This record gives sequence, structure tokens and C-alpha cells, in this order.
Amino acid sequence: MSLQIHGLSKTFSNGKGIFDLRFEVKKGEVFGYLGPNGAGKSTTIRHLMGFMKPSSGSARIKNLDCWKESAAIQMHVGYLPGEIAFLEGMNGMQTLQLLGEMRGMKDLSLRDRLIDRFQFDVKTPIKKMSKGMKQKVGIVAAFMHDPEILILDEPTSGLDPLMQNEFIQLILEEKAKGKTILMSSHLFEEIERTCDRVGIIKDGRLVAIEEVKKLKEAQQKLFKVQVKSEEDLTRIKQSSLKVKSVNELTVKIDVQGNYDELIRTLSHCGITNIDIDNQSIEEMFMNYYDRRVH
Ligand SMILES: Nc1ncnc2c1ncn2[C@@H]1O[C@H](COP(=O)(O)OP(=O)(O)OP(=O)(O)O)[C@@H](O)[C@H]1O
Repeated sequence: MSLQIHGLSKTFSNGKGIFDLRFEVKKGEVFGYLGPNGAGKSTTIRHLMGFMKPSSGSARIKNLDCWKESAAIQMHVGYLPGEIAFLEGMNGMQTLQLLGEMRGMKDLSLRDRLIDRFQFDVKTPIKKMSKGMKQKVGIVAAFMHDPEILILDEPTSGLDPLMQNEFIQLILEEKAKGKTILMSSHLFEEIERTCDRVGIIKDGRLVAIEEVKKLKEAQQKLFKVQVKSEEDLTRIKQSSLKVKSVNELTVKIDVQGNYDELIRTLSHCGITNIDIDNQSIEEMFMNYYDRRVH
């Protein structure tokens, strides 16, 4: 296991925090960490980076305790914070140079390739940079030393769609190289395209851990079928199909996985049109967000 969270709890003085979190991220896995605002994603990540001491439980990376052995851990990890704090008065390149020196980096070729890839002017003073530009500096800083583990807190916030796509490609390349990645996100598309599993956190508690592949298999499809006659409608209503609504001769049918009954029933009907809507992964996640946790 690359990363283990075992009964991790942190209670802030206002009673908020994270409570008894338990999950693991395997070597070579991309794990998405999802949840609404204030759910506890950044707090979990801060524990992984050794910036916060747990109230109880532990976070471990490469079998090292994240609080007690944070310096050793940071050598293996690339970290992109949710809110990046930069030193005043420096430009992008000076910032990356300083961070590189702190890591004792000799080979700067990956850094320079990343700068080219994310297309930003490194000579711009940080304080004049837009949020997206600062985010790009942060991405380069997280990846430039080719770390084996990446911990990324909302990595694409502030990036435009083109750059979000570039970032997704970068994650897929790193994944192919066997890197272990934990990333928090609000963006379902980026999770769907990159992650093997997702953990869903709400009010500081983990409400679900799912394989993205399984989620996709469980995806519901809504068939909007227009039939020729009232008799066709009756045939559909009398079947075991899950009819969601009927409007004149158009019927909406929910289908999940099993298509046999749908095909059998429709084969006896006159059909004038069929449209299919896929339930988005986002809608599926929303079901988890709405679940009450006791
Ligand atoms: N240092 C702190 N002192 C008190 N409360 C805190 C502290 N840090 C976080 N919290 C609270 O803990 C909860 C979890 O916050 P956290 O920043 O981890 O959420 P998040 O899931 O990262 O949210 P977002 O998506 O908005 O970034 C929130 O209610 C937040 O207000």
C-alpha cells in the first residue's frame, strides 16, 4: 500500500473536522476524493502531508507516519495545495528555482517541459498572475521532481477547459508510469476520466468508496420511446419495465444493465423514435451526497 488512512480523526474547536476515516490507496492507483464544500477533503490532505496532527488515528505514506516522519515523506511526494501561498516579490521561474533548490533538484528538464506544456510566462511576477497562472506554477512545482506519489488538492481549479484537458492527459501519463495519485475534485468529468476508485466524503465522514468501473456499470439509462398506438403504450405499462413517465405516445423507461425485457417488449410495439439519455456519473454521486450518515 502506498497510502493508508486508519481511523483518522481531527476535531476542530467548533466541532467540525474529519471523523474515523479509513481507506487505502494502492501503488499505481489513481484515487479521487470527492465531496461538497467543507466536507473535509483539504483537512484529510493536510494530515497526509504532515501539516496537522491527528486527534486520533493515523495517516501513513510508504509505511511512514505522516505526522512523525513528514520530512521523509515529502521527498517522495508531489503536493499541490488547494490554496497556494507564494513568496512575495518573486516571479514564476524564481519560485520554481527556489522550490527546486530546496529539493536539491539537479535535472531541470522535466520542469522545463512542464512549463512549455502548460504555456505560461514564467517571468510574470506571481502577484500579477491570474488564479489560473498561479495554479500552473503549482502544478509544475508538484510534478517537476518526478515524485512517485502525487497528492493534489483540486488541481484544475482556475484552469480553462483546454488546460484542464492537458492536466487530465498528464495524470493519465503519470498513471501509466505507475505513479500513485490522490486527488480531490469537484469535477466529475476529471474523476471519471482519470480515477480507478473514488472516496466520497460528507460532513467529515466517508460515505462511500466505489470503483469507477462499477459506477459506470450501474449507470442508468433513460430510454425515451415514441410508440405508434395506445395498445403499444398499454403493452409497455403492463410489462415489468420501469416506466418513469408517459406523455401522449412518448414513454420514458429507466433501464439499468438488463436490456432483455426492454427489447422483448419493444419488439411487439410499433416504434417511431428512440432517444437514450445516460445518467451522468455526477447524478450518481449526488445520490451519495444526499445520503444521511448516522
Ligand atoms: N483550522 C480549522 N479550524 C476550524 N475549523 C476548520 C479548520 N480547517 C477546516 N475547518 C472546518 O472543517 C471542515 C472541513 O474543511 P475542509 O477545508 O477540509 O473542507 P473541503 O472538503 O476541503 O472543502 P472545499 O471543497 O470547500 O475546499 C469545514 O467545516 C471547515 O470550516
